[in-house]
Amino acid sequence: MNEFVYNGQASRVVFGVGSLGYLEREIELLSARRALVLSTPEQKAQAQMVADRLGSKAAGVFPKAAMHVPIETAREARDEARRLGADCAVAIGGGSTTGLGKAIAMESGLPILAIPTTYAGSEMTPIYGITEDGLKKTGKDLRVLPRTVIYDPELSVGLPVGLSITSGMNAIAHAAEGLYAQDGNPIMSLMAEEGIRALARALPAIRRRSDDIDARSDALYGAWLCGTVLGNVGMALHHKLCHTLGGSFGLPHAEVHTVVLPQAIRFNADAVPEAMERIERGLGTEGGISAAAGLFDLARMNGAPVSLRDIGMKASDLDRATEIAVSKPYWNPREVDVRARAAIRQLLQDAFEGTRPP
Ligand SMILES: NC(=O)C1=CN([C@@H]2O[C@H](COP(=O)(O)OP(=O)(O)OC[C@H]3O[C@@H](n4cnc5c(N)ncnc54)[C@H](O)[C@@H]3O)[C@@H](O)[C@H]2O)C=CC1
Ligand SMILES: O=C(O)/C=C\C(=O)CC(=O)O
Repeated sequence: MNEFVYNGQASRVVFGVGSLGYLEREIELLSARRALVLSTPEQKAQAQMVADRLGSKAAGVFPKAAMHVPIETAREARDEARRLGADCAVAIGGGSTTGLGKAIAMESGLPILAIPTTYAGSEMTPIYGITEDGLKKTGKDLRVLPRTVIYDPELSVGLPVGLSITSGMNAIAHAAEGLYAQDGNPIMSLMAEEGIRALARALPAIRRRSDDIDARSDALYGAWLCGTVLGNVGMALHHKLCHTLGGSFGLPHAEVHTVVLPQAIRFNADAVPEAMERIERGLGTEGGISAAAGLFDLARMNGAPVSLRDIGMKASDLDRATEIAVSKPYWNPREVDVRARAAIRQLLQDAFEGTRPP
């Protein structure tokens, strides 16, 4: 076994159907007295339900979280937390709401309790993102890692099937890239393979019956594992492409991950055969279908988009996307620099057309 460094990150996870019932206890364990409850406008009712449950321990509800954390929203939420005398924030929702919690924690040091209702995995990472003047800035800071995470599968039952599948693919992407990260380690590889296995089992079951609580539990368990991998090791080409396509061309986050993942995995496959074996074992396609094709099939067979064209990309933007992706690349096992321009352009063309990898 190669040498490695493993940094455990301190967060407390409470998992299980009905675990929202432990919310008050968990707030007390944070030594907090008044929580500001955060959500998107679409999940305001869920946030209000959480606030009602907390009674006098709720400072208020701030239902204005938005994708990619606009700086104006972050400032307004910070002011509101201060005005209401909140000493912790409860973020109920997906990566956008957790991201807003992180923006508050960055400045104020307020502890965040996250209640994830998608599979994006942000609750397990110290990665933050804030958008100012149309530019998204991301970074890592341990202050933003939620102190407590409550995973209650009942709260994710309302996540529409389409978003459940693409969000699950977003989680799988964290695990897949964690398997070949420069700073990867055997513990994260175990989690990554198991995370892919749980989601590959859960997504078809959710497609069949969106209120299948066992499948919703499996999916959240997978999201937890995959998010932990993202939080502990570096991202590579796939995430760079998604951040380019999402940040500079406005494509929707989970969908873009779903479309790009099979193509990015195909690009890297020859450089990292062990990672491919683990992905195939997780998907249950070992010995038959390649990791890249298995990921493509998982998305397509569950009704998710597989082409950039179908999620709003313009063919005329592919050249510019290639330039951005190769100009400041993340570390990747197969080198990505200006000499790889033609191969990256072809990758994006395949993603644009939705070509099934061999
Ligand atoms: N910092 C990190 O480690 C990570 C950050 N992200 C960030 O998170 C954002 C994307 O997060 P997502 O979770 O994909 O989407 P999201 O948080 O934007 O949610 C998408 C929509 O689904 C709704 N929704 C969520 N859960 C629901 C439920 N159970 N029932 C009904 N509706 C529900 C939301 O209210 C929203 O309208 C991006 O900005 C991305 O950059 C994503 C992954 C990791
Ligand atoms: O692309 C992802 O799913 C992972 C990380 C981010 O989205 C980073 C962020 O913008 O918060």
